[in-house]
Amino acid sequence: MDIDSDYERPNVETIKCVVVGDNAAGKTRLICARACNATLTQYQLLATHVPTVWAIDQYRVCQEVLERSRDVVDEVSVSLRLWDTFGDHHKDRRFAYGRSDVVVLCFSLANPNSLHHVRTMWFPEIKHFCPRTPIILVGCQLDLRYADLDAVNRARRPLAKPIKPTDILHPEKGHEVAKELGIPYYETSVVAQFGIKDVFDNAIRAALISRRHLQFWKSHLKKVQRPLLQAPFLPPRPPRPIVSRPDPPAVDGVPNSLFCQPLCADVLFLLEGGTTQVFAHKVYLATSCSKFYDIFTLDLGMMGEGRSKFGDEEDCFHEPKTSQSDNAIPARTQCSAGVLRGSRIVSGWGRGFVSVSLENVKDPVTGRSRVMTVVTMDELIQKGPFQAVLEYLYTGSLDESRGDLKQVATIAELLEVFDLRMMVANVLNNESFMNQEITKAFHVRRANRIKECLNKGTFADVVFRLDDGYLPAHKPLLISSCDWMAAMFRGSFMESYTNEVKFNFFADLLLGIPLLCELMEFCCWLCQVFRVRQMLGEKEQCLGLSQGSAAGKGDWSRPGA
Ligand SMILES: Nc1nc2c(ncn2[C@@H]2O[C@H](COP(=O)(O)OP(=O)(O)OP(=O)(O)O)[C@@H](O)[C@H]2O)c(=O)[nH]1
Repeated sequence: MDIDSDYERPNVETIKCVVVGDNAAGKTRLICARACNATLTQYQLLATHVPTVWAIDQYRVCQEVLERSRDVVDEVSVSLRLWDTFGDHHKDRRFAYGRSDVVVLCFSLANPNSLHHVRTMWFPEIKHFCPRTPIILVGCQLDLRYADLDAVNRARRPLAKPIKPTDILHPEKGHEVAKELGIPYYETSVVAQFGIKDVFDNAIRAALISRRHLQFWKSHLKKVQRPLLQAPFLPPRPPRPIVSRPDPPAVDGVPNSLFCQPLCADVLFLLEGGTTQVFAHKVYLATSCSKFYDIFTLDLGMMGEGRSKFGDEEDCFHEPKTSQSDNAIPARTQCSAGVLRGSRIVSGWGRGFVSVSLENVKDPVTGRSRVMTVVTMDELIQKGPFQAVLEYLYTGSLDESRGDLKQVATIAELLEVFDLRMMVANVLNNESFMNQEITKAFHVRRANRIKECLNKGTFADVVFRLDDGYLPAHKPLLISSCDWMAAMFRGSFMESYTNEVKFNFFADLLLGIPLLCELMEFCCWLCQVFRVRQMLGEKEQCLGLSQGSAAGKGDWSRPGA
């Protein structure tokens, strides 16, 4: 078939579309993608740029090209003739512009200069040679916006100027220029095969509308629409991020490991006159020691209100810095920033405690400053035995080889942790075999109290935002019972320092609050069971407990089951 035959077919609108733009903007590749359905990979494309002009003669010599030039847009049969041009600014393109129906003005989305030239050079040139021809602005090489530019630069020809991230143009830039010039704007990628049809279909529309104005008698043009908006590009899925997940905590090491590495700690103990700091987790301490429970549930936000049930005469509030009274908190050297809320003197609670306050404290793991409960202990309490007591409150076990067991017993007595005092007595009386029972009872009691905390949200330090509401939870418990939670809260993820976590994927899985509650309770329960099993080394006995045979001491069935 001859190129001229389309010109003779009735009701076939032949459209001359001239493609202009800077060198290497992507004109030829765009034309080839439309005219020859040429598809190349990014690396083939990058490696092969030679300044070219696609020859209009192709319509004459190549049947496929001629076939592909035919199209139907808005019920109008068209034959699209694409004219490639040189990008050199100084070259004469008047021949190409002559009798054009539409001009496609290209720039590269990876070259801000090429967009600048649209305004300063190409638009004026088009207006000069064909003032009434509609123009379509096209940002080419869209895939580079989402590409790994280092890899792209390595694949480009050795002398090609590397593309910098700052070279990449955002869609707004193209839209701004198009708006200013009053022309439609599209983006294309030959690699992603995106936008090619949009550009040429809408170029055809623009040409047909302009023709309809001049040839108003052509009734078959009446359904032609104005150029349409382009659907947004769906960027390719980025490569999977390399996430290094910290080693999962071993079940037998938790919460010991939490105790040693105070991740997500929310309470700071100041010992030995404020010179020694020990970080800990309220939920562990409060669920195994009622003194701590009472201290941590004190309302420190209610300045000057309420009185403690212990030792009224000593129970008072004072503001930071202003307190010069006898009840003043001992000077602190290591604790950062000041007291946030009222500090409360709690020495009436027993010899162990001095005061409790809410303060901004530097997190020992993340180094970020955040609000923690700060408990100042009597300066006679030594770090070593105090830590042994805390370790018992976390794990229910005692290092029986310690040399300072008597001090441990004294602190246990001050804190009213009578089980621990009994454990020490057993060790000293060479009856440590009895301690297994104590540990067992400890876990039973603690499991129930943890369940209660979960239900009430007491000491919660994170909130899960789900589709059907909010669910308070405890990072230390989650970290110690679920590798996945541990990775989220102990790693470098944002969640490790925020107080709210949005669970999109749970929502996707249609998991709402009830199911997440179940999941968390189950995690915590599992953790307790494993610990007892591991400690006693008596698998069968543990299974027996889970069927309620623990002499009615505690609820070993799965919470909420
Ligand atoms: N990644 C990517 N590269 C493209 C795309 N289109 C063109 N290129 C590359 O950009 C360079 C220029 O493409 P051409 O189509 O030859 O550019 P041109 O505007 O015709 O250039 P001149 O012929 O010099 O005027 C080549 O290396 C192409 O491989 C695209 O969509 N994506």
